[in-house]
Amino acid sequence: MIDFFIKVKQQEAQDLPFVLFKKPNKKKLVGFFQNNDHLYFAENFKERGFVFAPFDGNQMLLIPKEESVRWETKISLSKDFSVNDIEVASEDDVDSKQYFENLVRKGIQGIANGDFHKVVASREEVVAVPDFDLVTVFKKLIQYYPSAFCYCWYHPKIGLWMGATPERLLKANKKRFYTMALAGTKIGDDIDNVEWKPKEKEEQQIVTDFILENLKDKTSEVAVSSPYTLKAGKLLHIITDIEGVINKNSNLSDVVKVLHPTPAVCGLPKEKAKAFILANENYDRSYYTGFLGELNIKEFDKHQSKSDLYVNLRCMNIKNKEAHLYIGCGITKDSVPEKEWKESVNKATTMKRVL
Ligand SMILES: C=C(O[C@@H]1C=C(C(=O)O)C=C[C@H]1O)C(=O)O
Repeated sequence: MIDFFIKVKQQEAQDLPFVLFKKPNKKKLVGFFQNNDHLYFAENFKERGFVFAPFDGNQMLLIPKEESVRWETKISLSKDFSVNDIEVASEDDVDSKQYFENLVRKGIQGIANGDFHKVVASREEVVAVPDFDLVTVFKKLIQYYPSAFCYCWYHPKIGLWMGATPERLLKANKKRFYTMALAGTKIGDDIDNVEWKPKEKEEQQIVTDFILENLKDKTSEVAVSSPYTLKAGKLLHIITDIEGVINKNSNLSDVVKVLHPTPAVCGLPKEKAKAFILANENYDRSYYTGFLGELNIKEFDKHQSKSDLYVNLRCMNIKNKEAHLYIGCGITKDSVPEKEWKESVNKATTMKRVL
């Protein structure tokens, strides 16, 4: 069998769609290589393959299982790649800072006016990448972020996306499901000695409450963990695990519709926060804060099909020798614009480190 990355280079040379991905804390690297360049869509979550869905709208792209070949390889993690060793220049673009801080102020004002309770403000940052090489950058990504879902997705009619996200949207195995409420951000790497402020705790609790409340009539036997700290590169987040069973009269599609977009990436109430985002952010989120992952995939040795979807965070879109990085922050009544800006700068380093 030829080398996994030679297969990737061949697919790239033929300009055909593919996706490469590695799940959190796993060493298996998987590729779905599509046989043609059609654009396929998933419509009802009954399809099999790899989905790539945007933040807004319901056109979920699909690399169908039956139109692609699946490859896998084992990766070895090298000790040479320690995230903490790499320093990245911080953002000092005065205009972007001002624009973003104003957006945060508007968000805080919206909360004060009672329009919504939480909103996620985001921005785009562009970095020149004249010598970009997909395989080199992706290899760094999987080495630097072993605990993330790392992916590289390409379609000639859509473009190239890459990311290392800490957030799972939904894992489902027949009727059993797992999801997480993730929010609150701090720089650091000591998960045992972190003190979360009320602002961050509240921000994360909003996400947990939303998920539990909205899954109530679609699921049963729901178990919820206590909030704990998760490490994502140089950042720490608060996370609550939620699992249970999807009711007989509900399905995967119903559950995804509840979860996407969660208050962790959009806000609460969902529709009002979304309207604020669409009206006030000065760019199109496109696939950032959408979701992606395996849909109804059977593993070789098992008969059950599984879905495993992630939220598209800490990601970038490569176009015309530029990397477009996307970063957002949860805004609540206690947010401080300057601090949210700093948080967005810290989040941007996740992708900058691999460029
Ligand atoms: C929106 C992003 O992250 C989300 C927002 C977080 C926060 O506000 O603290 C934390 C994790 C994510 O749920 C992003 O990374 O772009």
